[in-house]
Amino acid sequence: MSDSLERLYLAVLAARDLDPATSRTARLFQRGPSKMAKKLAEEAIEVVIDAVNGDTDAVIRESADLLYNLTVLWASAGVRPEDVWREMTRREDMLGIAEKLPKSSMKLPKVAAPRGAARRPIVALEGRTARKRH
Ligand SMILES: N=c1c2ncn([C@@H]3O[C@H](COP(=O)(O)OP(=O)(O)OP(=O)(O)O)[C@@H](O)[C@H]3O)c2ncn1[C@@H]1O[C@H](COP(=O)(O)O)[C@@H](O)[C@H]1O
Repeated sequence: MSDSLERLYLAVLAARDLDPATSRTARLFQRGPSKMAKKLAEEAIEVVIDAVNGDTDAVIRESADLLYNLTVLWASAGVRPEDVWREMTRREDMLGIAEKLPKSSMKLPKVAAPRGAARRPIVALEGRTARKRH
């Protein structure tokens, strides 16, 4: 998937300076980050609505629109796909798929390890600030 996103990101960069009358991407750049953010939010809501309605095909279509609008916003914000992949790898290396602590308490829920499986040590995240520490 990252290859597709990287190709799309390069296409978005290439379209940025095209004629806004014929290029949606150029039009989004002309209208600026707030319009990009609005479109991204709209697409996210469309994905949510289609998922709740169980419309799998629509979720696929709207997810592609969401990822397009996300790459446009990345380009506008000076974020490259590899910046995001690096952060995802950092989190995976640090804690596997980092779990957020339940807000209610720092106690971790008692989860019975699968029979015979060696328990993976669960490292408590203090909360959102833990992610920010570089
Ligand atoms: N990957 C995409 C892509 N995905 C979705 N979209 C457009 O984004 C819109 C998202 O759906 P919306 O319902 O929000 O759009 P809409 O209903 O037309 O309403 P408005 O956005 O006009 O308000 C659709 O109209 C899609 O055509 C895309 N437009 C362009 N690209 C790629 O971006 C590159 C540059 O293309 P241009 O922007 O056409 O130069 C090319 O590689 C394109 O393939």
